[in-house]
Amino acid sequence: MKKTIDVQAAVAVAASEAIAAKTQGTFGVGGVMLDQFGTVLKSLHNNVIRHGLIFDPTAHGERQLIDWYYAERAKGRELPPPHEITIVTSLDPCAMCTGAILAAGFSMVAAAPDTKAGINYNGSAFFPSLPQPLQRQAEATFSYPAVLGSSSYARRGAGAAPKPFFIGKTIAEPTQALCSLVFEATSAGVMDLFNIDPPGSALKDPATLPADHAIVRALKRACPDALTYRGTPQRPDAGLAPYLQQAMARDKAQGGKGDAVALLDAFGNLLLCTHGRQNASGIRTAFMEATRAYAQLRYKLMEGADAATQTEVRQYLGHPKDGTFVFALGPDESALSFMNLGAYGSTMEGALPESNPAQFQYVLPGMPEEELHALCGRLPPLYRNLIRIRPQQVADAALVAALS
Ligand SMILES: Nc1ccnc(=O)[nH]1
Repeated sequence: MKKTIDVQAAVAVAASEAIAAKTQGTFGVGGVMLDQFGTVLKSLHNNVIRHGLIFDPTAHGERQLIDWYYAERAKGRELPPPHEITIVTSLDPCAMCTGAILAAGFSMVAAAPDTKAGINYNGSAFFPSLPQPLQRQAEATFSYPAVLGSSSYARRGAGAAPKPFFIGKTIAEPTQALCSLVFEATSAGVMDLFNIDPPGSALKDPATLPADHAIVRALKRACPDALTYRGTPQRPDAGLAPYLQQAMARDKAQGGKGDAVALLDAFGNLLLCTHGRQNASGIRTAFMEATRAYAQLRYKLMEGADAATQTEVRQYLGHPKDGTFVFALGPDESALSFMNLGAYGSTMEGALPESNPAQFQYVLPGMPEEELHALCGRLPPLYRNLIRIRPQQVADAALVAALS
């Protein structure tokens, strides 16, 4: 086999992407995708923040590389199968990206650790956060190369051996330090941007706006059904069933299992309802579509707008923290479901409001509640201790019956 690249060289490319990400004001993380010969197919960086606004909470480097891979294949480009492809990332993947990488079946090489959100947060390369079969898969495909040196950045190699095409299999200490420092320089500041929206008590009801208001028109463009259902806040009822059923049918028509998610605001208004798009990309679940659609709706209304307009948008379209995500199908033990839990965490990036403990609800359970809560209790510290992800079943029996 023709060997063409050192781990060090690939990490250096990821590190320079990470610097570009910091320059943009988003999480300082970058990544590259390599084929089975070590050829760089694509390099890119985190895009969660643009122009100081949340652009896409799912736009982590690794997740974008995977969607890029599926998009290229959909365009007809011949790319090797996922098991021959390696993602090299400047920072240990979060829960979302871990689920996405495992669902797609890529190999992964990580440089700097992330002790809060990284799947290898404890450094063991043992992955206790993952459901059992996924632990085995990660142990066989996730590599943490040795960093040679004597500073705090030095480490022994852990996890799987990097693919044989890599010539040198270690990371230089300054490059590893760069990956860590660039991320650490951005992390707190970016997380703060997820917590500057008005509190639930200061939000305004978009259903009171005239139909030709820019916010209402944007909502309707994102989802024609927006504002046509309103339930009791935090208590979705059977009135939501037809919307979820329609999205489930669309998901099934694409070969899915009926993956559908609705987002309700703090007043109980339906804002949008999405289905999976796995024919476009294997990782485009309904939740990924929902959280992206809502973030981009807010972004488009605020980007380049004056301060008064931005304030108005934030009042009528609050952070999803103060709303309710309603999943037709609850979390299960699959990699895509793990990705969704992580993406939920990446949407929140901070504690949920105490006034809204049931922000994450599902209609039909995907696993017994106790097992689900145990799974959430094993997630890396950010998800377990700060966000405290705790999905619960909707209270309304008629909604459950309607989807059963
Ligand atoms: N591992 C990562 C954490 C945060 N953002 C990213 O793009 N990647």
